[in-house]
Amino acid sequence: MEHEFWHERWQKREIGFHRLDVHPLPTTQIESVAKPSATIFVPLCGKSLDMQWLLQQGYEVIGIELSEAAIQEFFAEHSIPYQTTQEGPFVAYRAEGICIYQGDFFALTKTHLQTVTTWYDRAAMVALPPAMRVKYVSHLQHILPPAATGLLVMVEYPDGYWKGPPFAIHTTEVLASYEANYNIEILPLLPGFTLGGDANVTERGYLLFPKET
Ligand SMILES: C[S@@+](CC[C@H](N)C(=O)[O-])C[C@H]1O[C@@H](n2cnc3c(N)ncnc32)[C@H](O)[C@@H]1O
Repeated sequence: MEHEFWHERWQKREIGFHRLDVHPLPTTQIESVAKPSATIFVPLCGKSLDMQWLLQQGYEVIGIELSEAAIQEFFAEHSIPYQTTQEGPFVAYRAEGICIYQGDFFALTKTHLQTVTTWYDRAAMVALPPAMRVKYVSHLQHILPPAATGLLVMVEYPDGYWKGPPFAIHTTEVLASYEANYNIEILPLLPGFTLGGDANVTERGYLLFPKET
């Protein structure tokens, strides 16, 4: 999706993807992939409550998000004082334990993520149409430190059921995207919050461990 699409979602408050609670997968699975006080990268982070929860657990968080509104709402809603600095193509919003870069994910470099040990993708890969997510997966693997582990949440629904986003991403695509570099543990299906808790829409988590470190 183009940048304007997402800016419009935030401007029109069409942000049904934003959960009002913490996702159950990080609460049950983060310790499977992240050591205490690890630095967790949250791509396409929105204003996810999961970031606040990760901070509360003692993790460091690095996020990337196009929408300035989303980032400002995140800090305001959690009453977190922050400072901003212009850093190349990004505005970096920094507070204790967290840095959210406002700008385009595809402009991030290895330097931005050099302290990252784990990434958490919820509603990031599934937000992108097929051609763009091939680029997303490729850029992500290029900029992440090779030893980083991953926790992914994917959305599943029957072919043709919904036009997306969110796009359905089944296990075959997760394997095709990541299995060259990662051993992948496939978690059981969860009832989907996505699309208003529609029973035809489910979610599945994946744990990714690098094959070579
Ligand atoms: C479906 S939302 C998910 C947000 C968050 N992960 C969550 O769970 O609530 C996708 C987010 O990605 C952001 N986004 C889309 N394309 C982006 C890009 N190229 N770079 C940075 N952020 C992007 C959008 O503004 C939007 O907030």
